[in-house]
Amino acid sequence: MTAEYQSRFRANIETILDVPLSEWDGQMGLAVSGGPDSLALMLLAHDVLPGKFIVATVDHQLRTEAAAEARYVAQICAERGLSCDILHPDSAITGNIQSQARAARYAALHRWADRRECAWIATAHHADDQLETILMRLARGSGVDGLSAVRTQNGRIIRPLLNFTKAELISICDAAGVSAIADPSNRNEDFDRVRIRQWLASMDHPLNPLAAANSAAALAEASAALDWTAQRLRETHISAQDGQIWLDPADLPPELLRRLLRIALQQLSPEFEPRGGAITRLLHSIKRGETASIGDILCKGGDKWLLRPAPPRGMQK
Ligand SMILES: Nc1ncnc2c1ncn2[C@@H]1O[C@H](COP(=O)(O)OP(=O)(O)OP(=O)(O)O)[C@@H](O)[C@H]1O
Repeated sequence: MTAEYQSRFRANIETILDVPLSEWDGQMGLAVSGGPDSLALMLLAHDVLPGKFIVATVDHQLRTEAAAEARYVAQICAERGLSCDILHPDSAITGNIQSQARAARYAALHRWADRRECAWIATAHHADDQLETILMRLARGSGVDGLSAVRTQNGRIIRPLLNFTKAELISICDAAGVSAIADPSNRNEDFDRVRIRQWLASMDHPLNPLAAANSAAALAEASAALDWTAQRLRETHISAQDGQIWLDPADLPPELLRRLLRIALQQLSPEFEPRGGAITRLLHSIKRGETASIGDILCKGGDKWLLRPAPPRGMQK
């Protein structure tokens, strides 16, 4: 392990926690799958955060080898005197396996962090993940938020390896003599990410993942700045009366209007998480002065836009 890796990791953690590590007396939970990325995360933490972290690995119970893989992670930890808990989803995973497994994994990790009093859960997303994510999102027409890719922090989840490349993380495992588990889904070409990864690997002049990670970080800052501005515009452009909301669209740049519309929708329906495409369609309709519905909300265009709960079906005029 090089001193540069250790100091980069330390700086990342201190930036995220916003406190020098010497003054931090919390406990961090590490999510370790047994792949090279998260084993490197564990090795970095072993050097930089001694006594300040614990490890969990999730056995999704989807493959027969998964139980042995979880035990392997626990064994690598035990060899270094580290505690590792093996977690399971609280119910069987069905349907869209990848997204259900992800949801079950994060739920299990959050329950574990509560139980074991971890303020933070660190995952091993890295710069190559950022490059792949940006390319996938470009191909889907994402805007500023989507192109920000994976965020350094999302609630309790933190990602302190976004400025490390996959090659660097593999070199950390190699230097420690730790072999990683190969995830078979990484070869499944049904997944966009796998096809993009293969295409990137086939390039004669590879793209620089660290440059992509910098772009993602810049876009994440731009996205936060737009949210900040939209929250301030809320006071002057959104008003509520009798369970209805009025939004004044006058002179607002389209990106701020889009964010204010989302804020207004969530003011009426706090759990509502409309997708970007649905908001775009709604904006087109209301800008033309039409009435359109989204979720359980009816929106009417005009000089000021009116948003209110949609009447029950059968009663709509
Ligand atoms: N089975 C697991 N047990 C513990 N941690 C895991 C497990 N699988 C993934 N992780 C954590 O999540 C990180 C990202 O893993 P991966 O890229 O496979 O996730 P994903 O399915 O793309 O979902 P997401 O990016 O939303 O987390 C890993 O580096 C690791 O920290």
